[in-house]
Amino acid sequence: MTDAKPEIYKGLAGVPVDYTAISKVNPETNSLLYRGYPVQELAALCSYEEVAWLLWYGELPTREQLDEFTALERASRAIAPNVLRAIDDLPLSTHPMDVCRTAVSIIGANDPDAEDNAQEQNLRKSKHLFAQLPAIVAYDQRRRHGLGLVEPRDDLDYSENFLWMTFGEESEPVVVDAFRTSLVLYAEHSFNASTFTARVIASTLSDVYSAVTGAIGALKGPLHGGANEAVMHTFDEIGSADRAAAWLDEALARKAKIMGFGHRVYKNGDSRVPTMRTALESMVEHYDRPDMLELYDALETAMGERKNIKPNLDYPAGPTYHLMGFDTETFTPIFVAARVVGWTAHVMEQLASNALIRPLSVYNGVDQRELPA
Ligand SMILES: CC(=O)SCCNC(=O)CCNC(=O)[C@H](O)C(C)(C)COP(=O)(O)OP(=O)(O)OC[C@H]1O[C@@H](n2cnc3c(N)ncnc32)[C@H](O)[C@@H]1OP(=O)(O)O
Ligand SMILES: O=C([O-])CC(=O)C(=O)O
Repeated sequence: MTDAKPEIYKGLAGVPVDYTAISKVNPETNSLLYRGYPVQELAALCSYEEVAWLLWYGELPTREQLDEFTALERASRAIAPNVLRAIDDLPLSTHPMDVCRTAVSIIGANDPDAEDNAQEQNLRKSKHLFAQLPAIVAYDQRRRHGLGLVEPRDDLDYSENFLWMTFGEESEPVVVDAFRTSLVLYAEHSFNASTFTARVIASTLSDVYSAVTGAIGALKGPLHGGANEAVMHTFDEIGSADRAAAWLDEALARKAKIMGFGHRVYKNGDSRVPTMRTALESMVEHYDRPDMLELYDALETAMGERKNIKPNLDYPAGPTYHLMGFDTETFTPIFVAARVVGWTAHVMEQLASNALIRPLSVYNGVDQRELPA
């Protein structure tokens, strides 16, 4: 008798595990659709608030719906005192992703209806987390510089207010636009590792806050969202464009993964990179930092020549956030604030047609044996 070995798909690579109507990642056409709309067009024409509504509800908001939603978002930005106290109690050395994770946990603990998984409740929770995360991310960056909380301003939209609460001054429209573009591009990307984590948690009929908390943990890793920070560390290490090729040769020789390059789904380039690169170019021009783009191009070219591996979204996003004045450790928390939309949309989609996510494993340990006498 032959033992037929089941095929194992390490990392679930290439395995479709469910349907989704939220976004379509198409590596063949190098495109990304949110609810059918090309992400590049949404980035060019829509506010981040409109894109969030689209991802949650499946359609762009009417004027009236958008007005109501933006008014609610502006009224929900203040962080609860116990969330603020908890952040203050964390050591300054705490990784900002751990600060986000902790804050989301407490926001959940404050919600008396946290366990109610009715769609209306989950939409309410999604909007609440959406409105709260900028204050958490901004305040954590400030406290690391010994600065206090900046109160939100309800005359500013989501992106303007995020920058206001981080830097305590109004940002130029060109900066706001580059930032908003990054949020739209980061908002959703089908069954990536953090979204899948959120769906696994939701599939047990746990709650939205638990799903988001778990997703933050998954996003933190450098093979996923943590790569945008790692890109900046790479740039710091290389220093200038003329050193990029030699740095890369040395890194590849020791089999290092080059952060910000490669992707599980896209093998011929990430659909979002050209739009984000344009945003980076606008920041390079605004802050007069051509050296940043020279280094960006030098490393991309060297990686293309040596490995034919293309940049992913984290590659242009990292230096863009750096030029805006964000600390490197704040980059992945910004990704959290953007991706919370995708995560929550997926939690609701999972719950709407739920099946517990529980794959099989193939045991390859020792055979059954007896305990020593
Ligand atoms: C927003 C996001 O989350 S996008 C992803 C952000 N993550 C990163 O930028 C981290 C760096 N990139 C990587 O580690 C990988 O490209 C991943 C994890 C994103 C995708 O990996 P996978 O689909 O599992 O591909 P895998 O790691 O098997 O790579 C295939 C081959 O390309 C190589 N490769 C892929 N990416 C890289 C990279 N960034 N640097 C060096 N080599 C790479 C691998 O070493 C492997 O080579 P081998 O066949 O000789 O062993
Ligand atoms: O899709 C992925 O695997 C990773 C990614 O690009 C994202 O989450 O935006």
